[in-house]
Amino acid sequence: MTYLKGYVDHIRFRNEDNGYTVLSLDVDGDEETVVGLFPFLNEGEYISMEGDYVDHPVHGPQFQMRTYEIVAPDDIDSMERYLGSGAIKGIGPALAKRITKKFKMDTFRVIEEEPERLAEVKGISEKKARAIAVEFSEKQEMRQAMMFLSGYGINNNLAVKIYKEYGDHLYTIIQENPYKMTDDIAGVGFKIADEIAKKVGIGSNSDYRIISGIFYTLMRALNEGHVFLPKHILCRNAAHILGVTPEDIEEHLLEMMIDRKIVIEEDKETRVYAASQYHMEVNTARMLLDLNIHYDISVSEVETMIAMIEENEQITFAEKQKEAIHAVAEDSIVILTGGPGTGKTTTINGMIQYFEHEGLDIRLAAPTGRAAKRMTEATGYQAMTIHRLLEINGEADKERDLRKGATMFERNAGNPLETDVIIIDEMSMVDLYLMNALLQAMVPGTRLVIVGDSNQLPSIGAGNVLKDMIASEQFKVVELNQIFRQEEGSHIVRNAHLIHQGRPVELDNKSRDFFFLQRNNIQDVLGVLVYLVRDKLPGYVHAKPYDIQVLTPMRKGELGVERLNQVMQQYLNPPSDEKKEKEVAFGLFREGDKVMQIKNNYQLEWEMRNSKGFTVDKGVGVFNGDMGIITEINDYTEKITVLFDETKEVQYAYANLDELELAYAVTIHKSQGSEYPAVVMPILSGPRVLFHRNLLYTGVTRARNCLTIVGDRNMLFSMIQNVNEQRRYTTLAYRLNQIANESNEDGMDEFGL
Ligand SMILES: Nc1ncnc2c1ncn2[C@@H]1O[C@H](COP(=O)(O)OP(=O)(O)OP(=O)(O)O)[C@@H](O)[C@H]1O
Repeated sequence: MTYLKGYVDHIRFRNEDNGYTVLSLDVDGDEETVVGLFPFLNEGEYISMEGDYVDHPVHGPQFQMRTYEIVAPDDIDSMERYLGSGAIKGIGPALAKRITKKFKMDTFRVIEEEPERLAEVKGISEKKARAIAVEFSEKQEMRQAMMFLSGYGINNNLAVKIYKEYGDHLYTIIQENPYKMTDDIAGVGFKIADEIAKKVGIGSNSDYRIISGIFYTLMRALNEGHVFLPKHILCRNAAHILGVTPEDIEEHLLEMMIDRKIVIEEDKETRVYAASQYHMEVNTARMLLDLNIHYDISVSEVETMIAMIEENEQITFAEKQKEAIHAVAEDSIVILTGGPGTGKTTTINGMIQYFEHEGLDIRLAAPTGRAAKRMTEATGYQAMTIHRLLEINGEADKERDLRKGATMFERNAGNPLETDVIIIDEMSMVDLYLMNALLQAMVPGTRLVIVGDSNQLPSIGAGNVLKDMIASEQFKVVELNQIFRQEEGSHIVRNAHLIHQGRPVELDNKSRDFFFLQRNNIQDVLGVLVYLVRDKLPGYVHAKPYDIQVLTPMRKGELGVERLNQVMQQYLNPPSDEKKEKEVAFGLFREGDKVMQIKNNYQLEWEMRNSKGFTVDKGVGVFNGDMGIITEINDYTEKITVLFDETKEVQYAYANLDELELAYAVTIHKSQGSEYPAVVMPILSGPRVLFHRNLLYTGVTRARNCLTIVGDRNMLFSMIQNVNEQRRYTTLAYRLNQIANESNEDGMDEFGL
């Protein structure tokens, strides 16, 4: 054990999560490298340590700290050094010299006790003197607060946020109601607050705990897609999470309603909403109804236009396709829906020509980058993601946003989109949150064309916007039902429609694009999957193995995403001396791996470079379901670089790797809105709640050129018969009708009826 004392000259590296730091220490003019956990240390501080000298194989000799203490500088030089180090805003080396020259050994006492005297020094006004004193004492307070918070296992990053939010009050908040942090601080959820509460000794029946737990239960439901929960389910789930009785939960609901944290609505069932969700739904419904305007236009003129478009395109539109073009001429909100190959894109092209002819300005968007790219290719018109259309600014944090209603888009009610028409494709993937944001950026008079397949699974995020809008019967809906692609010989399309109708698919393998391979056990299924993806299909569909997607209903189990990814990684991207690896909780990432972002990150930065490596575009936002390839793992910078869509480069700090997952296999749910040249689906066995018709339909329709199902025929047929999809708790359709009826009644009132 050795003792060492000196000034922190330079902090070379710090892991902000655990405080691990590498620093240069000035020991009487000699530089020493010191490593250890120093979460709260600043440059310019004077420390005294116990530790050992070790010889690091790469970095050479260094001092490994065991314990340390920040000691108040006790000589004039040290004080000058600390003040001039940049630790105190507004004081540089020259000023530090003047201050210490004036007050000598008394310097720190003067700053703390008689700060006004600082103004005696040349260059310090009275105002600046006060600012220096505040900064000086804040530094001390902050360090003290961090020490206190670390006692509850709170890391440095979070501690800074807590300190900045609460200042001195943090001690009372932590000790009396740590759950308050879940409202105020992004990154503190119920789980973290509950851990702290347990350490503080707050009982499991505390009111704060129960209220926070109820809110947490609603937020969990939100993550599963529900906008509200029926009261009895909320009470049951929250009671389970909190380890109390459903009666304990029910008792607190009224109070939460009075505090406007939740909204309770009595209807056939009693519904409980987080207040933010309730208002979002109401606003969405209102804005939709306000936008929905009917125009009286000449039908024959539109007919003439359609004939002209048909002539231009050398196409004869089906009746429904014509109806859709009439619809967009007459109504400012139109929903165009239909299964695969029913001519939706062709109809969009017809609509675009109509709008262009009318001299209207058109914007195209889709919920994912992939869908936007496909839309661009199919229409020849530049399409973008809805996030980009709304000019995401990357400043706000989503969680906090949802609660506080701030906006994270440059385009909003105060700065709406300036266009005449917005066409959104793949609408089934748009959740309530995004729809609400889009509508806020639209002014009445703007037309909205919504295109999608309402039989796809609902959005990953909460809500069921497309289906609810259709169910409300408040908008013009055109459903395309003639299948064109089938006539071109696609069995994928034909079978998708059979699945949708609940009829058995043809499994005779006489098709060129739809195959079924009966395999009866997991090992055989796995063997075939690897063979298909690695060896057989790339040649068949003229694609790389990475373009062939394994889709599975489940996350867990031998044929779930997690296990399949490990197996596929082993075969498609095996270990190699040239490829760096990074261990993570589930296993490891390797350079060359196919990965997926698994949550929306509105702040993550991306860059696009040209072939010479120059940045040509950059922005923020990487979203749930985006797929890419790991191009670099760098242990020195502790970052992984991922290339998304072959163009966008994103860097992930090691601390954020939980946002990434291997993506050789993904759940069918996550594959929504994407299309792949070839899809392979293991369907062998699994829980009935997952193996339902819509899931199969969504999986099958993801395949563009080739689909292979491997597994059990009986399971496949029972999946087609199983329509018991889990209910999504949303009330947008109800809300639309409710608001529409209210305004009709208001209208009648005006006429005295
Ligand atoms: N009226 C029509 N007459 C002849 N062929 C048509 C017609 N409408 C569409 N098609 C053809 O049918 C095929 C599928 O059409 P389209 O791509 O527009 O459908 P979609 O609904 O967008 O399909 P998906 O969602 O699967 O991409 C295309 O090859 C298209 O050229």
